[in-house]
This record gives sequence, structure tokens and C-alpha cells, in this order.
Amino acid sequence: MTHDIPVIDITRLRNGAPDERRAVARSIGQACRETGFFYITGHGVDPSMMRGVFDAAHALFALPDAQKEGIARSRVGHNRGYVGYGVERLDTTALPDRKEAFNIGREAEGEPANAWPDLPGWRERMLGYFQACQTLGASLHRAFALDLGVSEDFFADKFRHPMATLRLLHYCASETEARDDGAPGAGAHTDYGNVTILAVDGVAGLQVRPRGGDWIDAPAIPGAFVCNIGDCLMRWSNDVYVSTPHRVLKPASERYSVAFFLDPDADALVEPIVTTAGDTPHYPPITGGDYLRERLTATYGHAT
Ligand SMILES: O=C(O)CCC(=O)C(=O)O
Ligand SMILES: [Fe+2]
Repeated sequence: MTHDIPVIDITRLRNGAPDERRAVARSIGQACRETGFFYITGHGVDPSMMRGVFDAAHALFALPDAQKEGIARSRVGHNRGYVGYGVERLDTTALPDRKEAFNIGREAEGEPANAWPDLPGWRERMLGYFQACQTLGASLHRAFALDLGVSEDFFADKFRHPMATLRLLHYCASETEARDDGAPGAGAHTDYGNVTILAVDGVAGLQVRPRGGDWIDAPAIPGAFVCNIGDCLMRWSNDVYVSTPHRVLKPASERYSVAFFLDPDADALVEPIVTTAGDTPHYPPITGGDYLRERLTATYGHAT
């Protein structure tokens, strides 16, 4: 088994003929079975959009603490808003993460409100990128479906109003710290949802531990997104796909990244797709909402 993280051009998945879409789906499927991580190029997201998103992230995290605290998750609730430095601990056995974050949820009727910083054009920029990620996520799910042997649009009606979070991350470098206590950038963890689409500003730090292997670097590749499978899709694929532990080392310099976590609709039924002859479902069916609640409760003792 190889433990490389492949780079996959998804141009033909997005706009190719059926055979071409199937070929890309096979490459993605192979990565999902082996490392659970892959890079994508040919994703159609404009470099100028990415520059805009990173500029906006810089502007947000540069705001005075009092302004950031005014839009804090602890005030806003529902996993939206600002999370201060040292609040989170992704690896509960390690020190708190050396990062601050800002969470944005889907904007729609009936959804909890987001908090927005008072920065011109900021909201529009983030919502534009949110939409681009959702479209990309839909393309990736067509590939998962083709590879798992169900109809190409299998996931479409399970992602009509998905539980999705766009998360800006700012990792603080050690030299900006008075003490160097060995805290990680982000502790080792797996992601909960179906797929995560990650953009990194070029500073290294992300590492991946394939099951049965050692930590390997996932270097930042300019213009490419890093995608990884989360626990929900692992369950949905009846453990054919793997969600892989990853972490961010204490970065050598300041580091910014933007993660888009895509989970299914709260009422979608996550029922294992059994593709291997002779296999039986490893899990009972569960709704996307109940699954996420279970996971959050296990981690935080409560669901938000
Ligand atoms: O910032 C990164 O490179 C990874 C972040 C991550 O894994 C997460 O927030 O779940
Ligand atoms: Fe992660």
C-alpha cells in the first residue's frame, strides 16, 4: 500500500464526458481507500478569489481583540464566530492548539445567523467562496458515488441544505510567543464530516498519519486544495474509505489556512453503502444530524 498523497486534476470530473468523469472518480476513490487525503487541481476556483479570501482572513485576525471578542462563538453560538487563541484542543491529550479561528455557517432561511466583522465587502467575499466550496464538494461527491458504484447523483438529494462550515485559521508562530511549551498548531484528529477542502497560504505544517503508517508531510502546493475524507463518509462507505488522523505542527512562521467542512443534510440518512461482495453493513443507519450531534457530544460534552 502506498502512502503518498496524490495530486488529482479534476477538470474532467467537472466538465468531461462520462468516461472521463469515471476515470477521475477512480483516482479519487483510490486515494480515499489508501490515505484518505488527496490534492486537487483543475478545480475552477479563481486564484484572485483565493487571494481575496486570504486578504480578508488577514484583516479579520488583525482586528483588536475586543472587536474579535464581540463576535465570539461563545456569544454567537451554533459553532459560528470567533474562537480565540488557545481555546481549542483538537487532541485532548495535548496542550491547547496554537491557533485562533473564525467559523461561518450556511446562510439560509431557518439557519442560525452568522456573525460578521465590520469590514467592507468581507461577508460577500466569504459567502462567494462558501458557494464555490459547496459546488466543489458536490463534484467530489459525484466522484465518490461513481467510485462506490451507486448512481452518480446518489448524494445530490442528501446535500440540498448541507451542514457546512467555512473556517478561517490563523496559527501563531513560536517567536510571537513568550513561552515555547511544545503546544501543537493543531493537535492530531480526524475530521467528522464527509469531506474537507483545505486551502493553505504556503506555510508548511500539515502532517498526515495514514493508518498503519508514520506521520508524513502534506506540503502546501500552490493553487491546489488539500481534500480529506471525514468520519461520516468513512461510515457511509462502510469503512471502504478512510478518515485519516492529521495535525498541524507548531509553524515556523505565521500560518493561515481556510478549511471547508462539508457534512450532509441534517435529515439525510447515512446508511452504509455496501460495495464489497459478502460484506454486511458495519453500522446502523443514522441521520446526518444525529451523527454530528453524537460526535460533538463525545468531544465537547455538548452539541455546539
Ligand atoms: O490548517 C490545516 O492545515 C489543517 C486544519 C485542520 O485539520 C482542521 O481544522 O480540521
Ligand atoms: Fe482537520
